[in-house]
Amino acid sequence: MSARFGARLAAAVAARGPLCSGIDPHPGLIESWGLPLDASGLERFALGAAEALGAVTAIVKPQSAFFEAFGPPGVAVLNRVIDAVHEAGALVLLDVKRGDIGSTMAAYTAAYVAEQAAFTADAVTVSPYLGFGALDTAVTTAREAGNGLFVLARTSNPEAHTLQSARLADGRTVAQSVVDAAAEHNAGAEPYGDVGVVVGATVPPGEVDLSQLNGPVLAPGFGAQGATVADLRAVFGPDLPGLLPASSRDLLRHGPDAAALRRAAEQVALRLAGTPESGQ
Ligand SMILES: O=c1ccn([C@@H]2O[C@H](COP(=O)(O)O)[C@@H](O)[C@H]2O)c(=O)[nH]1
Repeated sequence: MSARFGARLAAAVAARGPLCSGIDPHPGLIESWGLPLDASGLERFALGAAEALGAVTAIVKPQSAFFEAFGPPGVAVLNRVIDAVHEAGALVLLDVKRGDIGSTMAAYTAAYVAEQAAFTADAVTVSPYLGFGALDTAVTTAREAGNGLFVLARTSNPEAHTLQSARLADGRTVAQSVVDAAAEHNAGAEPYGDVGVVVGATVPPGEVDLSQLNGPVLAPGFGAQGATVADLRAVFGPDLPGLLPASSRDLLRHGPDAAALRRAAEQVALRLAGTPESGQ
């Protein structure tokens, strides 16, 4: 078994800062990099992003949907991207948002987070909306293999509010119940556990209490979806351990030049660190 995901993530963030850089090969971005809209263009785009962003950020998040859109050749590219990010020195969070009944989750577990998983990411996103308990096999197996999970709690999209902010009989929101279930799996882990949650940087401040999570928090919505560094502070406080602000399009638009991509990520990292000259 490798070292626990939570420990590996904490070490990577200590070395490179908390930014999670996304690889979302939108067709418009591939074309804006002057590349053809086929599997070869996808590969040059995604490997270019993997090598540049993987060299400067702690964790890189490829969005599986944009690779799947190219069919089996696209999925083959995704596998090469995962390897390229690792070679560049970063962890990989594969954004696949899997979630199903327990017996089917066992197959997703074998595919994504087990010891000999077909995909060699360090962590994946999963959906708890078939019941958090349906994820139990994935949680246990990921931990045993040194991998992690990020469970959707309160997502960044405006449509999420009705479902995820609905109140349960005990008064908690649905999203809060997801965070609390994740927290149970992280109890006692140091520096934090292996079960992260996804909470958008766009959500209203105060809606989700993360103080007992003891796990990483992926915060998409930062950048292209409108959330700023000030929003991150308002939603998550100034020093939430394990916070990973995530940005994809807002970084990728700086390509294809590798130095420009790296510089864009480094400038975001400075803004996140609150460096005065960064003009946040
Ligand atoms: O709540 C969520 C969960 C996941 N995402 C994903 O993150 C990126 C965001 O991309 P940007 O270009 O930075 O907007 C994308 O892959 C989403 O599928 C999210 O946005 N919100």
